[in-house]
Amino acid sequence: MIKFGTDGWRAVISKDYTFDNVKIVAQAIADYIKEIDDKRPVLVGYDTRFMSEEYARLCAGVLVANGIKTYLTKKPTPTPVVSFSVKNMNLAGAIMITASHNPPQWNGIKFKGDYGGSALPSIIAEIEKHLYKNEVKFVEPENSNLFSYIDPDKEYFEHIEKLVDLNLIAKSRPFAIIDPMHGAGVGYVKTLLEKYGIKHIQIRDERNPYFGGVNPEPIYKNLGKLIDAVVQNNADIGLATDGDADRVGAVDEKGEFIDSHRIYALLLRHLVEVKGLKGGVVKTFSTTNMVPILANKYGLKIYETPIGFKYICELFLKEDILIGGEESGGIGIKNHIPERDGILCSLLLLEIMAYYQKPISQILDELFKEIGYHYYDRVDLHLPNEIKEKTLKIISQNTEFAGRKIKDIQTLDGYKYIFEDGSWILFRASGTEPVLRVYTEQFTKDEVKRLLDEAVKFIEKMK
Ligand SMILES: O=P(O)(O)OC[C@H]1O[C@H](O)[C@H](O)[C@@H](O)[C@@H]1O
Repeated sequence: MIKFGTDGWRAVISKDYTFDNVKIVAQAIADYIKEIDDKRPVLVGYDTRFMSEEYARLCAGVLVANGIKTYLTKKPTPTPVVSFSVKNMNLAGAIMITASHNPPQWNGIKFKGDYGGSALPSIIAEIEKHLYKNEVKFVEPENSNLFSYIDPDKEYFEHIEKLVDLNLIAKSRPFAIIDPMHGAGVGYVKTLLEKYGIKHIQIRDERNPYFGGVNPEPIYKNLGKLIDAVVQNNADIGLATDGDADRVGAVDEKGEFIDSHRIYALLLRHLVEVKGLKGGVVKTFSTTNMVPILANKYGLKIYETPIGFKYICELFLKEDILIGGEESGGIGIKNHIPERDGILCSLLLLEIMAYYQKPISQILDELFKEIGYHYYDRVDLHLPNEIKEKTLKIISQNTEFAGRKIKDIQTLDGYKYIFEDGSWILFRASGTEPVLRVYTEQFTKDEVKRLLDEAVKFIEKMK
């Protein structure tokens, strides 16, 4: 049974992610587009996963068989480039073949709306309604005059050059290690650094459907190679993007991981204090308290949403939003698309270093001195569904946890305990992977570790 999750449909290759099911989803998307009577073309893009180009071709074949003019990217292309192209080329939408950061055996389909961002919950509901309704139509795309290949990179790069001061970065002469984690981001940050003569080394840039044995998610446990490369080469920063390059992760000049919360806080401060921009600030339920602290300081309106960039995207479309981001490393910025962009965020981190002319660890330390030290980590626990449900039920009734009094339990998405000092721990079932996530933000590293250890012990007892 095909079911859309936090972001589109994801499934294990061969098990449920089969040619037939990919075509069924593509047919539902084609039916949705025909129903809203959108005569504009659709773009299909894909990442570097196993056979992604073939699944993309199948989707293109279904779209043209349904009379929809279709473009297919010539090579693996990041999600933000696909989303940007939808808006830039005034298309009806895009299909992106990707399972983003999931393990190698997964693939997926994301749908992007004509505004250039994640399909809103209402669009997903419409597409889901069309699943299995009509018989799948298919023609070999190359045989249809509605079909053509495109390379949308040039226009994307031109746009990014307007958003980032690459000349300022070049003048500050940084040395960056770029890590696309074998994903669709290969060559993107690199192209711009090369153009401006900025010193860099790109690692993990060959196609490897196994992603070298780690998931292409730019979090600490998967960035060992980047950390080593930064330290061995005495680089100033390491910049990683996930499997489809909409997320960002970073490593400082000492080889310390900089998580998404810290990146978000740095970007928010930079956009307001240095670039002089204003607008609403959006964070998901699992994102750092540093964001509201900064937003309050600048007098900016703060919005909190459930997990999923689609909720942030919705706000970008309705309100004047400066920045929206999430724990998973997806951050979107004003004057671009209502979409996360790991390439843009990587370049903005270089711009921040160039502006302050200081090591990134020092810039971060100064920020912490201003708004308080914040530490964060997450564990993902593989649990059978019954245990997951049982755990969440018991979690919802606790009044104390790990010897600390719970001041409030918030339930926007999962169960979040707010402790008396404002720090928190969140228990939530993932919508993209069969795991229970436990996230916490505390004022010391030790307390983060202690709480996560306690959470694991607590959940172990449910088994
Ligand atoms: O925690 P999950 O439900 O697995 O979601 C984690 C992430 O999955 C996808 O990448 C979504 O696009 C993100 O918006 C979300 O943050």
